[in-house]
Amino acid sequence: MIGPVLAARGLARQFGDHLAVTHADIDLHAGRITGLVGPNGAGKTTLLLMLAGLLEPDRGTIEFDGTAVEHAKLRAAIGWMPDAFGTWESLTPREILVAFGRLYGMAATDADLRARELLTLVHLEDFTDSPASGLSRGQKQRLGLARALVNRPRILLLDEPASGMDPRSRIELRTLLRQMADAGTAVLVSSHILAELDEMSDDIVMMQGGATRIPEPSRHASWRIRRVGDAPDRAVTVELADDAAAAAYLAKLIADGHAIAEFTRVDTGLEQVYLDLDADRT
Ligand SMILES: Nc1ncnc2c1ncn2[C@@H]1O[C@H](COP(=O)(O)OP(=O)(O)OP(=O)(O)O)[C@@H](O)[C@H]1O
Repeated sequence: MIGPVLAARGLARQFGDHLAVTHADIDLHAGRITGLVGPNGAGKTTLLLMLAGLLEPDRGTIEFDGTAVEHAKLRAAIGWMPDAFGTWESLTPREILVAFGRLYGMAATDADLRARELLTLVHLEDFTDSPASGLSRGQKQRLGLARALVNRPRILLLDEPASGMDPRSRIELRTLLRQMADAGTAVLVSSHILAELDEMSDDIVMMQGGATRIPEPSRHASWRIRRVGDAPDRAVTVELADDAAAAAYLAKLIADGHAIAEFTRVDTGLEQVYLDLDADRT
C-alpha cells in the first residue's frame, strides 16, 4: 500500500481543564473508507475537527501527502460534513452549493455546473430551485454531503452522516462513499451504527477517553468447523489467532483422520470488537 494521504500523530486538544483528545494517531489512505467508533464523549468530533483544519491541536502533527502541514492549510483538500449544520433556509440547494463553490474560488458558471452535478449525485435534483426550508432532515443531510463534495476533496470527513436518513438514503450513502473511495478519495466516517460501519469500512479506528486504538482483528476471528456426516447444528466454533493458526489447526484435524466438510472463518463483527475493547477500559 502506498503511504497515507493524511497521517496524524499524537494529536491532543483540551477545552479549559477538560482533555477532549489526549493522543490520537490516524492514517487515511486514498481509496479506503475508515470507520471511527467510540462512546459518547470519546473525542471523535474533536479529532475530526482537527483533521478538517477547523480546530488547532494543542500537540501533534498532521502530514498531508507525507509533508507536515499547518492545520488551516488542510481545508482546501478536505470535504467536511459535520453532524449538525445549519442550512440557509431561504436559499435553494443550488444557491447554497453555488455559494460554497464561489467560496472555494470557482467561477460562477463552474460553481453552477458543479452544484447541479452534485444535486444529481445526492438525488436532490427535484429540489434544485425550491427553498431549502422545504427539505426533510434526511434531505438536508444529503445536501450537507453535497456541500462537503463541492471542492472535489481528496479527503472526506463525515461525522454521523446517516443520522436522519431513511433506509434507502443510507444504502445510497454507502454506495456513494464506496464510489468516492474507488475514485481515490480517502474517507473517514464516524458513526454509532456499528453494523453499518462494519459493512462499509475497510479499516476501523476506535476512540476511547480521547485516545485512538486500532482493534486487532485476530482476537476476534473464529472458525466454524463441521465434519462430514454432522448435521449443520452440530458444527463447532473455535477461536484461532490468525489464518496461519487456522491452517495448522485444519492440517491437524485432517492428519488425525477427520473428514472435514466445512471450515469457514466467521467474523464476530464490529459490535463484538467494540464491546471487547470497551470491556478493556480501565
Ligand atoms: N468546545 C468545547 N468546549 C468544551 N468541551 C468540549 C467542547 N467540545 C467538546 N468538548 C468535550 O470534549 C469531549 C469530547 O467531545 P466530542 O464531541 O469530541 O466527543 P464525541 O466522541 O464526538 O461524542 P459523541 O459520540 O457524543 O458525538 C466531551 O467531554 C465534550 O463535552
